[in-house]
Amino acid sequence: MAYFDFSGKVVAVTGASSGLGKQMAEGYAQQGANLVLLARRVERLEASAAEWSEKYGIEVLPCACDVTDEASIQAAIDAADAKFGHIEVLVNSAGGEKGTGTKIVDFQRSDWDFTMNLDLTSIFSMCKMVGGYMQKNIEAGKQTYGRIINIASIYGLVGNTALPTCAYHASKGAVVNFTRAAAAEFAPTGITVNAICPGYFYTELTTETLDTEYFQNFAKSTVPMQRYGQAGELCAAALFLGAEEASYVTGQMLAVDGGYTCV
Ligand SMILES: NC(=O)C1=CN([C@@H]2O[C@H](COP(=O)(O)OP(=O)(O)OC[C@H]3O[C@@H](n4cnc5c(N)ncnc54)[C@H](O)[C@@H]3O)[C@@H](O)[C@H]2O)C=CC1
Ligand SMILES: C[C@H](CCC(=O)O)[C@H]1CC[C@H]2[C@@H]3[C@H](O)C[C@@H]4CC(=O)CC[C@]4(C)[C@H]3C[C@H](O)[C@]12C
Repeated sequence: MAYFDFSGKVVAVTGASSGLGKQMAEGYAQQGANLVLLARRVERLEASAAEWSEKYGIEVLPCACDVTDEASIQAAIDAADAKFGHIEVLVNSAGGEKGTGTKIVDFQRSDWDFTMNLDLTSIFSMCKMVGGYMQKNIEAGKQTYGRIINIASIYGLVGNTALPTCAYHASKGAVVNFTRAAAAEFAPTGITVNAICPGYFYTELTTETLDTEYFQNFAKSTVPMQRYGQAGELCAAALFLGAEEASYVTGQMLAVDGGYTCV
């Protein structure tokens, strides 16, 4: 049996225009998966689609999608259905926040609502709509299994002493337990639901902060491996949880954090 062969399978990734979503999407492409790339900045997706389809010999559908808008999600599912007719793996990586650095007593309700809507409610909508699509396809014999991977955070498992960011912690903590609830519900259908909790990773948005002396010292004393995650280091976790062979793993949180949450 050849493990982790994604050829002929379809992997949909939200937030695929940058950062961790883009890295994980390329990881699946390297294993032969066809891709549905979802994000608002479609021109970035089109560039990746052109590059990866040539480089890896796969089919890629770049698709504009706002994960906070259910009509936009439905349009993306319809486009994926028209092109491929099935989606085996969904990676919910789109995310962001407002209000970081503000203490609870001064935290704006609008920043709270923005963060919960983008980081939590969007994951509910994606799981409901793409999970529902997977389920119907399995019942109709159009695909044999489904994998949903929610990108939470170490900040969904523990607090932090680096800065106040209550809405982000609350949303990611809720993603963690939503993942368990969804896993239990989908368990009889052949669809697994798991979460990855990344630690401190270099992306285009974090590089400037992570490279400051202050944060490097903070990471040295809080991350047992004494370094940040590098591009590609999430891919092994995403490939494992997305694989057909990971069929008995559901409702789990996989921290990829250099040991941050083990101490
Ligand atoms: N970079 C890190 O070290 C860590 C990141 N995370 C999580 O990983 C995920 C990806 O983050 P990064 O790659 O670092 O940041 P990023 O900003 O590069 O990626 C987030 C992506 O989500 C997209 N996005 C934002 N709002 C959207 C919307 N309404 N609809 C569709 N797409 C939308 C952005 O355009 C972007 O492509 C997020 O959920 C983040 O919370 C978790 C732990 C650590
Ligand atoms: C501690 C930094 C702020 C320092 C300051 O200005 O006082 C944070 C600024 C950006 C944060 C990172 C970013 O939000 C992306 C990841 C989100 C996570 O889920 C946790 C790890 C991050 C790398 C996060 C880490 C810190 O909170 C910041 C570098």
